[in-house]
Amino acid sequence: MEEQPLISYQHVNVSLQGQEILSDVNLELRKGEFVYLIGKVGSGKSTLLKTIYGEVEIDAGEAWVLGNAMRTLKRKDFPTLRRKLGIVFQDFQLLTDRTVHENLKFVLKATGWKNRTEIERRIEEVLQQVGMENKGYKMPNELSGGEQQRIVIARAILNKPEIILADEPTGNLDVETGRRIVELLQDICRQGSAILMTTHNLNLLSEYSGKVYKCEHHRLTETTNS
Ligand SMILES: Nc1ncnc2c1ncn2[C@@H]1O[C@H](COP(=O)(O)OP(=O)(O)OP(=O)(O)O)[C@@H](O)[C@H]1O
Repeated sequence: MEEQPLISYQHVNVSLQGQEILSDVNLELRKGEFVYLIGKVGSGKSTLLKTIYGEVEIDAGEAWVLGNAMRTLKRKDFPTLRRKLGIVFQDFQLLTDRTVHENLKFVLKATGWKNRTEIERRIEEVLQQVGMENKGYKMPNELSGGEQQRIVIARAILNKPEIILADEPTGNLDVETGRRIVELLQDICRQGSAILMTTHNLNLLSEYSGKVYKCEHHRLTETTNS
C-alpha cells in the first residue's frame, strides 16, 4: 500500500483579516520529497507555510499534516506537531545572548531532552552535519550570514523532523552561499526529511531538482521543473 503523504491539502482556502490570500489550494508533500514554493512577493507563500505549523488558520477544505487534521486540531496539540517540524525562517532568529552550542542546547532541553551525554552528542552530530563542528563556542553575531543560516538549519534538524519548512532560506545570502545552503537541505532531504522551501531564486530550480508549486492569483499550481 502507498504511504500516506506527510502533508495533504485539498481545496484549502486561507484568508487574513477578511482578505482572501489563497483559494482552492491542493498540495502534497511525500516522504523524501524536495519541494519548491515560488511566486511573487505577497503571493501567499509564507502564509501557506504558516498554515502548516498552525500559525494561520484554514477557512475551508481538508488539510492533513503528519496525520493531524489541521482544521480541528486543538491549540494545545500544536506544540507537539511543531516539534515534529523543522522550521527555518527567513531571518535567522538565533538567540543572540548565547553561544551556538547554548542555542542548540536550549532547544533540546525545551523539547524534553534530559541526558547530558545524549544532548552533547546530538549537538556535535548536527554541527558536523552542517559543517560547523568548530563553531559551537561562537556567539551568533560572530558568524557570517551563511554560517548563521547553517546553525538555524542545525537547530531545525535537532529532533530529526519528518518535514522541514524553510521560508526563503537563501534570501539574505550571496548566490554562492545560498547555493551551499540548498545543497545542505538536499543532503538533509536524502537522509529522510521532506523539504518544503520558498524561494525567489529561480536559478536554484534548474540546478537542484525538486517538485515546484507556484503561488499566483491566490492559487497554487504545480509546475514542471525542467
Ligand atoms: N498578519 C497579516 N494580516 C493581514 N494580511 C497579511 C498578514 N500577513 C500577510 N498578509 C498579506 O498576505 C499576503 C501574502 O503574504 P505572504 O507573506 O504570505 O506572501 P509571500 O508570498 O510569502 O511574500 P514574500 O515573497 O514577500 O515573502 C500579502 O498580501 C500580505 O500583505
